[in-house]
Amino acid sequence: MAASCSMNNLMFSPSNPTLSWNFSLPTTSIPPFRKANKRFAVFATFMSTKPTVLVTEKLGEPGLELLRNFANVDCSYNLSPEELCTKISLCDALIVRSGTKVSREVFESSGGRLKVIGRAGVGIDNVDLSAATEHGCLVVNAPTANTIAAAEHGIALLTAVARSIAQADASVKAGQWQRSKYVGVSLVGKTLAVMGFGKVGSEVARRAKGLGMQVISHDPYAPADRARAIGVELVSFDEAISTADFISLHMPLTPATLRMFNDEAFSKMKKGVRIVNVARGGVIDEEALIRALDSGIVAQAALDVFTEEPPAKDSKLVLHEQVTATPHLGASTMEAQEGVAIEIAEAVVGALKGELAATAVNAPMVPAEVLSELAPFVALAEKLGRLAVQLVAGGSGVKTVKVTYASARSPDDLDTRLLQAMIIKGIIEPISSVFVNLVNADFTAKQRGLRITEERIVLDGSPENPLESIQVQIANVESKFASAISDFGEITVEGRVKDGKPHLTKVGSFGVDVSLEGSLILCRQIDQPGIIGKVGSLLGEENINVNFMSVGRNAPRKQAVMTIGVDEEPSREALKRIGETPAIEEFVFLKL
Ligand SMILES: NC(=O)c1ccc[n+]([C@@H]2O[C@H](COP(=O)([O-])OP(=O)(O)OC[C@H]3O[C@@H](n4cnc5c(N)ncnc54)[C@H](O)[C@@H]3O)[C@@H](O)[C@H]2O)c1
Ligand SMILES: O=C(O)[C@H](O)COP(=O)(O)O
Repeated sequence: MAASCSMNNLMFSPSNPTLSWNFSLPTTSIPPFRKANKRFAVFATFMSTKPTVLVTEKLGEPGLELLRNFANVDCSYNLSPEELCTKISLCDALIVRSGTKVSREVFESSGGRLKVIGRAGVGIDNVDLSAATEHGCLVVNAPTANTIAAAEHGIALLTAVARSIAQADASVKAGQWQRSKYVGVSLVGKTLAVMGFGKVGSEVARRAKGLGMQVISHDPYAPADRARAIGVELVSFDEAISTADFISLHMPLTPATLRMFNDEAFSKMKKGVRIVNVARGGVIDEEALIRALDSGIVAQAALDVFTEEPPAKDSKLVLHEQVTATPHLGASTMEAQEGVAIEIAEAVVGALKGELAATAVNAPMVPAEVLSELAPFVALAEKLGRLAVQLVAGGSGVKTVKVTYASARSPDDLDTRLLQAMIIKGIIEPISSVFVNLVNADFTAKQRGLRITEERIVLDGSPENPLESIQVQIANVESKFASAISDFGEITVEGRVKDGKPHLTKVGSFGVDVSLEGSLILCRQIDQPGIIGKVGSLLGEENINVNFMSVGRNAPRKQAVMTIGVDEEPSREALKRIGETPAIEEFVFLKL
């Protein structure tokens, strides 16, 4: 329950409702003097002494200057993990880039003093977020200042692979003059598939259009009008990879994108395609890429990022003749590093002063009383958001979300900001590299063109419970599970809290009842005897534990929706067998 952990760590100060950060440390790690005063306001510590900020990787001078005006700054680069753990107990904040592993040991070694981690860039895969949260440490990043630099590096690599720049350079330096070996290909008129149409992807697309390329993009969650505005067509994954002469990767690394460029994907590509990756190494199955390069499917690849950084010295991929490699340089321009340094220094100083950080990645804030009452609904809200977005069919941009709260409380007596933030988190996180919390939810939703409207249904009865139900609807999209579309045309999921646990109680217009734990399989079937048993035994044969099962139907022997909670992720084969079960008309597997 990462969400509830993080919420416990940073809260509103009831005595200071102007949204200052109050660091409340988890009981397990609170030194004795703090246990007496659990609501420990961070700025109080610094009334008389300057905080210390440790910077472990090169940070632009303007950022360092900002930091020095407020804190003692210790720039110690290339620390070993042991040295970092030793130093950290003397520091209130730590600023890193992607090269410093901020592991659980770092937080444990800090003795509770470390309050803020600043990531001078976007990706925080090098920071152990759960450990940060458990230790009451706020993590902030700088998500926008290096977008252009990454896009420009993508374009640099695109032109490099078109003209074999790296290979030709190496050959000249080796004393050769091989003009006929390095005849390149032109970019003008060629098709570029931009995979992931977010901040970096859209800037790459804009620039490639300027080079005369035809640009298509695959991004299941990007609004088509934003793409259309710069002359880019959004297409399916298969269409993008099978029609492109060049493919440039710009999606985040998520469970869904992990190794999505694998043998199967490479086999669908045009022979001689050229691939650029300035996103994250993990989106490519690197062994499969070597096979595709060896077979000539991929003529060349330019890689700025790798599954392991730095890659092994004898890495077959890096040493491959048709691979151009750069050492994670996407964000490394003078301008981007200056921007990132200022952005992160401001965020860290602000957080140390107790101000709200718009780029906080692990810290929702709510009064403790409200939090404890809303906790199970918070989990429900996030899970409903996650379910709803996973029901969206690829190609439909998610733009309009309606949330309906049914409660016996008057609207003034129910603060839904946290719930709405958790719904936004549930919707955005599975499809993006952005981390959403109460602080940055509105900002993130607006940035992505996501419009959230809220409605209240005021029920009769006792207002003892804050809420009866939450309904999340996504409008103007198609669903990969048609039964999730309600009679009014929106993807609809509704849930309640039962015995303190979140339950899904409605999908489309079908009433269901399933505890939201593990993962879910939704099936639409013709209601008839034996189907539940068939699917149940099929899952049993695959050694998949069913934790809950419910069937919702509008009338006997007509269509019904079966909801199955499973502890393990079914294999492709198991899912295929479910789909082939007679009377099952459609099904979908959803991760919670
Ligand atoms: N090499 C570098 O130095 C460098 C610099 C900056 C960013 N990055 C990386 O670049 C990537 C993009 O960064 P950004 O700032 O543009 O992020 P972003 O969140 O703005 O954009 C990511 C986009 O990917 C889309 N997406 C999600 N799942 C997808 C899928 N399965 N298929 C296709 N698209 C999908 C999202 O809808 C979103 O539009 C991230 O991985 C980031 O870490 C690398
Ligand atoms: O996530 C990022 O911002 C980029 O990958 C850049 O990483 P860097 O700050 O280590 O250059």
